[in-house]
Amino acid sequence: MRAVLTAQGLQKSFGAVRAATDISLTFDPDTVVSLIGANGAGKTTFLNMVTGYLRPDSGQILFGERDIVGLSPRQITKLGISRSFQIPQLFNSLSVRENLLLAESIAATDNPQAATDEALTRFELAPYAAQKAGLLPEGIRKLLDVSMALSSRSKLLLLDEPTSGVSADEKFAIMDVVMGAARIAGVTVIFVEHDMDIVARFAGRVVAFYDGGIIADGSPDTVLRAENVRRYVIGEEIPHAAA
Ligand SMILES: Nc1ncnc2c1ncn2[C@@H]1O[C@H](COP(=O)(O)OP(=O)(O)OP(=O)(O)O)[C@@H](O)[C@H]1O
Repeated sequence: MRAVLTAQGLQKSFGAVRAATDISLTFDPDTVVSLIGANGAGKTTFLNMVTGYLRPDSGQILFGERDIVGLSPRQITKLGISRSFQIPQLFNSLSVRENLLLAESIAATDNPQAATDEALTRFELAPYAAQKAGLLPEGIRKLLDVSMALSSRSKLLLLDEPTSGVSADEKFAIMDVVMGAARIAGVTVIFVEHDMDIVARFAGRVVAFYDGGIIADGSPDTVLRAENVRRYVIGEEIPHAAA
């Protein structure tokens, strides 16, 4: 199976801060991978390097077989990597339908009207179609943001904290819709998440970051139980073993 994305030996420093220290990761097609880690661990830096917002100091990023280091965010989106941000990037004065139409038009979809109708249905946004994006509840704004990211018919979808700012009782419903749509679209999903219940429920694989490096990588069951993850990511008080 050919990897969708391969990062090899990525390094990135900001002055004395080492935000990525030799990150090597491979992502297979049709997988859902969660990136976890405390604040400042390097998760967003990784997403920023993959999407062209940051250039690694060294290392290689292959999308399929193409090296994408040095390409602009726009070029990378065109190749098939799309992204949603922690704070949804919406046109607040436009309606939900108009936001989607714009995204479909920018993505040069053959029939933007039909694609918009399909997205409204798939993301359960039809009841909000005429509402201005700026007036929507946060959970619906997140759904609209992801639906716009998917308009570019991407192969890889990166989500930065898709449930942040969403109320606890809405989180699972939002993720159900997002993951259902991602499955139908056949995209690989990498999502950054701080809520471990969401990680355990939706990720097939979990990568734990700490201090710019990776401290665990595997099934949610294994990673979320690992002692260093419980200590450094989840923040549990674990007594050190006696020497
Ligand atoms: N543009 C920047 N300039 C300077 N330092 C930066 C920059 N971007 C990130 N950093 C630093 O790099 C380190 C990693 O940050 P990063 O945002 O990748 O962490 P994170 O795991 O995404 O954290 P969070 O969960 O808070 O979003 C932090 O120490 C951060 O302060």
